[in-house]
Amino acid sequence: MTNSANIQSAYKLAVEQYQSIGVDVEAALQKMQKVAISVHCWQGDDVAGFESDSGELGSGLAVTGNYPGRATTPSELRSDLEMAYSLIPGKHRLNLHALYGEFDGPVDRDEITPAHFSGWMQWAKEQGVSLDFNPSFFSHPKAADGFTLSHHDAGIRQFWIDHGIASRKIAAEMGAAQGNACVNNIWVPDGYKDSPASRKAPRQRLAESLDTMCAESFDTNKLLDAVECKLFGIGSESFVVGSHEFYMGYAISRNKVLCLDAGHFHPTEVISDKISSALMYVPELLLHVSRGVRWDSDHVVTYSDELQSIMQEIVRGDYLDRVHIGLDFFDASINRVAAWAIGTRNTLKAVLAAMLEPSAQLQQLENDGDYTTRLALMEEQKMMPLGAVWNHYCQTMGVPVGAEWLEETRQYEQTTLSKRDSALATA
Ligand SMILES: C[C@H](O)[C@H](O)[C@@H](O)C(=O)CO
Ligand SMILES: [Mn+2]
Repeated sequence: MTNSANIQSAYKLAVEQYQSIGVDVEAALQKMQKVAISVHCWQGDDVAGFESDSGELGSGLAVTGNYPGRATTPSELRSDLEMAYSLIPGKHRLNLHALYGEFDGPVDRDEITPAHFSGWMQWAKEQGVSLDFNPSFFSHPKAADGFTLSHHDAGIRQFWIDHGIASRKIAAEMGAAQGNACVNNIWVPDGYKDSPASRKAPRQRLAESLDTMCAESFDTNKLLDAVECKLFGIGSESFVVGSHEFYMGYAISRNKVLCLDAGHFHPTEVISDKISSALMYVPELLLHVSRGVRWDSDHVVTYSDELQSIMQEIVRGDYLDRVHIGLDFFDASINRVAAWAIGTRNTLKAVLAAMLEPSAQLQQLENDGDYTTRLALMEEQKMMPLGAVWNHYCQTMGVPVGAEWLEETRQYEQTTLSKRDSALATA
């Protein structure tokens, strides 16, 4: 158990140290409380969802690992989410996929309605959590050949357009109920394993389908459409219809939110450098903070240089009200509640670190051409006592300090998660 007096005395010293470089820690902690991370539901059950006839995960998505205790019902997933939120400082959001509706019996993707998500909306209201949404254009027989909205068959395209229309209606209802915009993120797996004969035709079909799907306009205080680009996927190694150029152009020309996923570019390409460029032209960004290892492997977010750079770009550019910070990783090889806690806590640490930087001073040095001092102070910044401020923030927000969250997760594993597999085994 971390000694509370030690936390406070370390915090006091840290405040003085940050003050000495002109940083107001209390002001940063006030701003932190407004940062709501959109936590993705699909880490909790390996992107399975609750459809009665749910298919195998496919369409370029893959989860590895079989850690026991996976949630298999809405109440189990909600229980795990409540546990995870109790370990994370601040009030956050939940990012739901259409797969996670509460369906009594088979309901096809083009038949889903807000009623299938009323349980989630009620739960979210009770938890003080706002919802974001995603149509699910994968893991379905009509996505089996790797195409959906850009499929050459008009009937299949129409099915997925209808799914997208239904999803926008659900997202708009969520936004209306919660009093803030529900971000409805559109990602389709469409692409070819090998070299295509035409890149043009599927891209024309995708643009046309998206326009048809998004024809109904909604108040942007209720619904924000986002479009997510990707470089390649499993089975679409040679060509993805919804590339970065495609969706950058689509978002600019249709005034949509652009979604940048940290795992969706070349291994040496980073999204931190794209944020200020994209926000010159698109209204807002959605980020899928993730970690690709070798490829878009959706590893749990760690406290990496790129994670820090992403949050520095958002804070330095004063973009917090134009960037929706979502997470996208799914690791089934570790405790799934721990995965949420690690990834979300790390993301918040990086936001806090960016808020504790003397950005104005660094930018002045840059304007003065004093790159020596700029570099020197950026390096010294790395040794500032961020941990003491983070521990204080966790303590004041009523969540476990340091690694104490892990002990609570282990207890939850003992009392709850471990019972699931034995129950399943005897079922
Ligand atoms: C489940 C998500 O929609 C999915 O991960 C998507 O966001 C993506 O990144 C696909 O590679
Ligand atoms: Mn993503």
